[in-house]
Amino acid sequence: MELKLGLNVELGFLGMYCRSSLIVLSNICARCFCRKRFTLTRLLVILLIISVITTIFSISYLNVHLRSTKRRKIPPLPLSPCRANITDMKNPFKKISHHTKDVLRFGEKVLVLVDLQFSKAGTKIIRLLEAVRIEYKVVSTGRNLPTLTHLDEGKFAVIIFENFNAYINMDNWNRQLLDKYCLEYNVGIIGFVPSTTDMITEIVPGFPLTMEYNQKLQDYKLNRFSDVWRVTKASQFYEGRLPGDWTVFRTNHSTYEPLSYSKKQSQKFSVSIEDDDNKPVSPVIYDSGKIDNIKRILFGSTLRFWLHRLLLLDSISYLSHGKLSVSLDRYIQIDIDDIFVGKEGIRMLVEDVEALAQKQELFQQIIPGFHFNLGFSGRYYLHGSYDEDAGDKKLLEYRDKFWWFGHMWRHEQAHKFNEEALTLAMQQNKKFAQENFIPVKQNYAVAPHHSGVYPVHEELYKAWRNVWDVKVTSTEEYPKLNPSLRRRGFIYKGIMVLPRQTCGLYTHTLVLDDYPGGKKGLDDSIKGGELFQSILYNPITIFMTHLSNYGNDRLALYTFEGALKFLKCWTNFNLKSLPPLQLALKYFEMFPEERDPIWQNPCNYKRHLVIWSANKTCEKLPSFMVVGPQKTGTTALYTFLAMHPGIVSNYNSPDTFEEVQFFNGNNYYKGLDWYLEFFPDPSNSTSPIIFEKSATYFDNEVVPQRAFSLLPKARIICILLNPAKRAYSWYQHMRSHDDPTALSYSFYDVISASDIAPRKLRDLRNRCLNPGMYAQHLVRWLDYYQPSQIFIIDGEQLKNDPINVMHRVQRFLQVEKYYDYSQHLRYDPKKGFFCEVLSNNFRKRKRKSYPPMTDEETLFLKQYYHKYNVALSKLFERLHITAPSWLEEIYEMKRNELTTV
Ligand SMILES: Nc1ncnc2c1ncn2[C@@H]1O[C@H](COP(=O)(O)OS(=O)(=O)O)[C@@H](OP(=O)(O)O)[C@H]1O
Repeated sequence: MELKLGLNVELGFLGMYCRSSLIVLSNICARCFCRKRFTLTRLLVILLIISVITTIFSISYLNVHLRSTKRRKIPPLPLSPCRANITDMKNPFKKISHHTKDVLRFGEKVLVLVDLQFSKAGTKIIRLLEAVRIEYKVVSTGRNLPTLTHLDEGKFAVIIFENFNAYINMDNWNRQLLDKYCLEYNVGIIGFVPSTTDMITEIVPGFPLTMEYNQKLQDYKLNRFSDVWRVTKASQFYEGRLPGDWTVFRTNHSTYEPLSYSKKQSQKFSVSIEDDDNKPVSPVIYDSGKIDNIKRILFGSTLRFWLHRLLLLDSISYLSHGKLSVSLDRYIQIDIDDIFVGKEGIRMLVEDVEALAQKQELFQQIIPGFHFNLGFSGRYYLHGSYDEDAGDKKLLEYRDKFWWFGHMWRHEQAHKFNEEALTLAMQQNKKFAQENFIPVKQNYAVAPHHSGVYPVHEELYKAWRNVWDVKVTSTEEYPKLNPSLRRRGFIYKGIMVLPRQTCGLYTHTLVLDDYPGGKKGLDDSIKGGELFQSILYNPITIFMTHLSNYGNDRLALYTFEGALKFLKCWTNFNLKSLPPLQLALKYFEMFPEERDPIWQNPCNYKRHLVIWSANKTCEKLPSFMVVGPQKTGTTALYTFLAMHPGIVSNYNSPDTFEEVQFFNGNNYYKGLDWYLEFFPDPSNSTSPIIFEKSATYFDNEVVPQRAFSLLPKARIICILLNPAKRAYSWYQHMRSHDDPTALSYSFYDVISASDIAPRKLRDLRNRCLNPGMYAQHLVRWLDYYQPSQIFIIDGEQLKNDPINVMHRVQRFLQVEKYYDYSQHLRYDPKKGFFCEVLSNNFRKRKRKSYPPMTDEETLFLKQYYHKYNVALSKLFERLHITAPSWLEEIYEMKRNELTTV
């Protein structure tokens, strides 16, 4: 909704310029006439000045005038993109499902094999998979294949080769492994054959297939008899040159079926599959597996040709037996933001409003139930020229034809105001709506200038709920503006935030010539380009437009009419519409995994920083965290760190004491502002090193990802104590906190509880034992953080030699001023711990006394944790980390094994 007021700025500037020129001119004239000798030369100078000023004025005026009258009398006529005879379908009633019983045998991932990790062609494939939310694993072809199975299930539903030659040239071992996997699980292969070779033709080794490289093609038609098509409507015909160089396939073997036909640019005939004499070439071919029982689809070019994106989606669906099929439903919402916000000269006239209503009727034939969704700020109603005000009135006359939603009273950025000011502004806008009988019933709102939704401005959410009972909004900013295809939704405090897309039109795109690349640029976006892909990849798309796109050249009407017709021509999508609230419910029903927000650091992204409240600061965010696990001495470490004059800890929580526990559990839904409250303002503190400690973070599945999103540069400290000791200490902790289950069962009962034991007992067992599976939790942290960001403390050493530990911690944290802990920590024989000398703030906890573990319990846990400890020792070896002393026994065993061998 960024308002580009170029025209008005120009007019203002011109006015100022003329005024000051006239003042200068009148001064000169006054001086000349006052003088006694009024010479011819002076007269000439004056005339010259006048003519220069007049010329500048005329040029500028004409420029401005031309700009405002560039509008066409008849706005551009809609595209007519369909070339096919719709009756030309093989079977219009064909069921478009690829489902077979084989779907049950493999998972939902795609394995993508690339030549180089960030190759252009591979990146395009990966972006497409991400856009349609298909999980994938990328592996370089030079390496060994990843594990393909897990227990009895195949891991991958489809295998994609960025370069099919890598498959052909694979070493025997890997090739046999892959083919065996494909055979066993009935999984297909997709291969792209780039024209990057000097060769002209090549017979594919082991296949009755010839490839012709470096072909220039034109015109493209699909084999409408193929079963591969699902989203693609195969009756279409693409006319024109195809981009780039192509590989085409020749074969006489019946295992192959061409999926598309084209012709070389040198060939004269029109593309027709019936035409045997003038055989067209095949740029995409399907191998039905008659030779080796493996199905393959080969593409003779990259995804540069837009239609291949559609074909790739269908190929993935077909070869995965329908496991990875995108939905055929496409919901579309078109918002017109700021319906009254626009300077004189660019607003809507009566005929524009009529055209809007007429097109809405046309769109309703394509998308049943469709309504334009109009956003208003009442302050700007009737703020145009006489004719434009008539347009505003017409909008209100047609009020019941459209859906309406509120912005604010003025076109202001929400993050600059507090709840009270926002509430007042919304109430004023609501009053305007009531006085003008605007039917606002959609529980939907949009924040002007993209501000306040993400990064979250609490006050906006509160005011929305209070004034309008808003339940749905949309934004382009989550998680980031770009890449647009990765925009996602989330729910915050009961408000569902949906991703929003731009259609390429902004407030300043008034006429066709303003569009980057002019008419061709816009048509390309509609016909397979960015706009088309937005709808292709997103089952639910909310588009942002502005009033200026409906006045002037009515570019939005041109754009959407073209896009909808193009979709109808080329796809089998069912275009649908729902009111915003139902649409949002549908969205989170489709993508429940998006419900939880992911908070990022607004300071790491310029766009977010400028729409974050000025009184908030990310300087407060911690630069390191002690993440646990529980019962390993985290409180002691927290206390020792807080003693350091250069380190500042989080404030205490009334519920969880020295722990914030933000990234796990429900506190995360309280938002970033809530978290920031736990840290001192850096301006009031002498040290910039802030940290927090929450022992519950270490083994929680969602924490590493959440922590990394907000604190990607943070350092992470973990304390690892012998997991058996830790489990026992935790059990005793639960007993001392009167946990009824812990009080009812012995430690042995808990740790040896079977899977058919009572639910409460099983839960307690899991909570007791799971944190001690250190390797698997650490690996999750390492998925996000670099090994150099993670510091492991040996829990035994922390207990016995904290001075040395604190020395190493300081080095790891690179604290500026070294603090000599030997002067401040003393061993307290009564407590059995090192404590702060003259400590006031170390919680006066006595060492809890409880009996030692029984031999039975010790043996059980030794065996239980053995494989996890082996995994941990391997992980440490791989990361070159010195293992904690209690892991020595594993190394000892290994050494013994080696000596025995
Ligand atoms: N100074 C010092 N140095 C090293 N270790 C110490 C120290 N003080 C306490 N402890 C041990 O810490 C155990 C409590 O661990 P946590 O503080 O991580 O517990 S909690 O998760 O925060 O509840 C606690 O375990 P239990 O004695 O089994 O309760 C202590 O053994």
